[in-house]
Amino acid sequence: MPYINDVLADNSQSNQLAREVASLSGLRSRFAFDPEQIRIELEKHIVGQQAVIDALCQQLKVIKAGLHDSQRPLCVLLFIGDTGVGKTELVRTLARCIHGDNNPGFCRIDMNTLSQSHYSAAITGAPPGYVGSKENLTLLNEDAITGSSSRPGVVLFDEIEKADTAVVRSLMNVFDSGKLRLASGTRELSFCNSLVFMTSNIGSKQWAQTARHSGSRGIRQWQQWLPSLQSRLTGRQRSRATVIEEAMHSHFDPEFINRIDRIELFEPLTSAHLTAIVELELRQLNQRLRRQGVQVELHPSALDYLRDQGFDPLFGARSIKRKVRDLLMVPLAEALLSADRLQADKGSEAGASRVAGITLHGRNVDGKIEFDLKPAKE
Ligand SMILES: Nc1ncnc2c1ncn2[C@@H]1O[C@H](COP(=O)(O)OP(=O)(O)OP(=O)(O)O)[C@@H](O)[C@H]1O
Repeated sequence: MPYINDVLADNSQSNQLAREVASLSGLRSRFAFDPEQIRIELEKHIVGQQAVIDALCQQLKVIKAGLHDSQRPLCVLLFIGDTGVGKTELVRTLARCIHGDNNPGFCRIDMNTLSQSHYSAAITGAPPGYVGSKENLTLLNEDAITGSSSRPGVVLFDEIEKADTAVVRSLMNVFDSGKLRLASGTRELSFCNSLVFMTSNIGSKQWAQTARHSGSRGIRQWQQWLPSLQSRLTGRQRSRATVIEEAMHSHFDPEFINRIDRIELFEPLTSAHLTAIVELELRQLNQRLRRQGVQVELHPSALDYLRDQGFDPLFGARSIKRKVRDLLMVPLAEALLSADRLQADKGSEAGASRVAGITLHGRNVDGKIEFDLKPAKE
């Protein structure tokens, strides 16, 4: 049993938090973020998921205008889609837009680690009498969840379908009341200032099978979360949404689904999207290189090579970053070091800074990216 002083200290802490949130909820536009600015940033960083970005920005406007319910999370969104299509990246980018590159960033819980009921204590902390109960230890990062008066917290429950039912039940309570009572019984975590996201791959396997077998599935009756999507979906997208919906209903209780504000489907990435993601990586690399006065340009043959090497049907675009590091950065590093040597041979002192204003042109030569060393500006 916790000591009475611990209980009092914890209670006064959670009362303080409750008071802060209550006092904030009466104010409008207390948030510093600008939904339109966030849209611009998301569109810069996330490829091929325009409909999801639009839906998210609409939610942000409602929150910014102070129209949300102050007794629950600011919003609860479920992102569904294949692996490696940008679900987590979208939340990461949003958290960066809201909090900058600094902490607290966002609180990400991998539900795979909470797939068995005896691990459910990890989310609510240990019950009284168990190790850790007095410390109120949980997987949740309180600062990232509560955010601050002008910035909402951002929480991501990744792969929600993997969570044990005890964990899902705790979450339902959070979505209802905005509160998570820690198992020690001494305090609560408030999610009333949090943007809550969940991700899931549910239905992906079933859709892959359906699409393989026919692709001409009948469209079933739409459930309540689908009509808003219906108008903007093509026939094929509607069939996919139906398969995903069926998978959701057979996995989750309706009580859980009903507590979600919006369910958004991420599109599978096309070849053009993958090329755009390679270009995105290249832009980020060029930003880092700008300080050194170096830029990289890639011939379409090199872009196609990186795209083909980086895409894995099982993992989506996940390995593009790794392939860029292995297949682009390694030869680029070699080319830059050669450029340094060339400069040194021309008589510059060892360790002198690199030639400013060079552009390196990369192309695919027999399955290897090679760089043209000639400086563009001499
Ligand atoms: N639409 C996209 N736009 C930009 N980058 C993307 C996109 N999709 C994937 N990526 C790249 O792939 C990596 C993995 O994507 P992400 O973590 O968002 O996958 P996910 O959809 O959350 O998959 P999972 O369901 O397996 O968690 C990202 O870090 C990013 O580099």
